[in-house]
Amino acid sequence: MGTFQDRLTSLVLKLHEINVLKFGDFKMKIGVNSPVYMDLRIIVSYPKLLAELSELICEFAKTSLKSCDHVCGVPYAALSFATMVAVGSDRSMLVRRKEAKDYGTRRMIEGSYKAGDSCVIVEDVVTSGLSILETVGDLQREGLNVTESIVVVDREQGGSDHLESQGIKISSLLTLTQIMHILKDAGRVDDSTVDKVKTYLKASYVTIPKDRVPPALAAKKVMEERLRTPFEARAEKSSNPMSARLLRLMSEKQTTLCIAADVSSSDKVLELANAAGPHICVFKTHVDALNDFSENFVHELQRLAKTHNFLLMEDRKFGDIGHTVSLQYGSGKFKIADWADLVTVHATPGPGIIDGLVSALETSKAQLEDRACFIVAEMSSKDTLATGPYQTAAIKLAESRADFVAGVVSQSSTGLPSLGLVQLTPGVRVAHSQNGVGKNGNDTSSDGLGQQYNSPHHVVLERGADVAVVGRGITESENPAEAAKLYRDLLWKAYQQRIGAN
Ligand SMILES: O=c1ccn([C@@H]2O[C@H](COP(=O)(O)O)[C@@H](O)[C@H]2O)c(=O)[nH]1
Repeated sequence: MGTFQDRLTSLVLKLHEINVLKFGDFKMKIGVNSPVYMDLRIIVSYPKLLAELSELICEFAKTSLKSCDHVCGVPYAALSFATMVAVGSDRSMLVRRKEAKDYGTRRMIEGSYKAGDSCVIVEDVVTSGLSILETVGDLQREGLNVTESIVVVDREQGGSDHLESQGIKISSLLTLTQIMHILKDAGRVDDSTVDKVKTYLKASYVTIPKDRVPPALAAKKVMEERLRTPFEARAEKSSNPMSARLLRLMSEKQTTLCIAADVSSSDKVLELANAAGPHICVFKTHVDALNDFSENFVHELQRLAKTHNFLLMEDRKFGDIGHTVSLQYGSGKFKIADWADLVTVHATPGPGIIDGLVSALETSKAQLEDRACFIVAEMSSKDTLATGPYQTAAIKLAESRADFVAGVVSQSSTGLPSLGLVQLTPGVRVAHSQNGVGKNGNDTSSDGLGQQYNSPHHVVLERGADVAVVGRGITESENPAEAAKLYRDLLWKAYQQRIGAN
């Protein structure tokens, strides 16, 4: 059978025999001419060779393949051996379409997967890295996690640099230089051909124009910056006064905790606000769930907000046309616009809903710069419809309305590029234990009514939460003040780890 290197050498010679490697003057995808061209597409007509190559890839990339959920070949050249690699390593395979279908699901990625799954790219030849980046972009748009690529041949013209700079590790079975050495040692090419290729490689480093980097990847870079940047620096970049105020408050008070006071008595809400007040940045209410709402209650809540320095959020999740929402926000029994610093809205009605809220402020006691909304982009409940393309569209709406949007309610930072937008993430709870507050872990659980929970550590570090919403994890504990402090500490520690402060 021979050593791995012997088998690789033998494969190169066989590839040369079937004309995979051509020498001459070839026009490349990226517009520069090359004295050597490799056409691995024809390997499909040589099943034994295809199997040999796939086996070598499986061995070479054993560790990466073992730990990923899927492999995806870059269309179309790599599809044959990506399929063989998937079978050989017992991994699921995904196929990226080059064009979306105009019927049926319109999916760009075929196969069975879910957001958060990891995927390794398989490619035949890398020159600039652009084809791999395009595939990574489409996979990432679907929420897949792609950080590695396996290529048969690296032409050493900048592809690996470009991929690494976008956070994609590249492992290549062969380089063009290695191939030339093998061919020369076997007497298949002469010195002048080797020299020509050498000179060409030195002179032909290929760059990728910025506008060709797929938007999803460019956005990912900004997203990573967003997660690394401390709140006070993000406040400087914010175009919305309330998001800047919230980011500063979190930084100064050293808390990212929002308590969800989902109880039905005003006294209980006020009791919670007073107990948790020193530990929170936002106090979130559902006043339509109160049996005894009154103006006095609102005054008392505002007084506590001032005393303990937190913002009030009414989680009304408005979802109607602008005119109706304007009435619901500014009028009626609750007069939300008068007292809630922040409100939540659904994105379904489109930008008219934001206009509706803004118009209500014209007749309310509040100033525009003291009020803002959060758009619900993605929900925490099981099988939610607010996810994927809906989430993308909701974030786009949020970005386009910095005049009144301070952030988004979301379960992940996918597609959230702006440094100023605040991500508020509900569905947070530590594993239960005797005193109602468990230890830091990644446990997830649910409440039997569709709510899904993640740990504080997980939502901050894995999902990008800025503000984390904790309801029953605190309200149902024996000592809400103590529980609030514990959640605050866990969340703050995770945030500090995220920005590299500890
Ligand atoms: O996607 C969403 C949006 C909002 N919520 C709200 O957050 C709290 C969660 O309370 P827990 O007791 O911690 O489950 C609640 O007020 C919801 O209305 C959400 O859960 N998910």
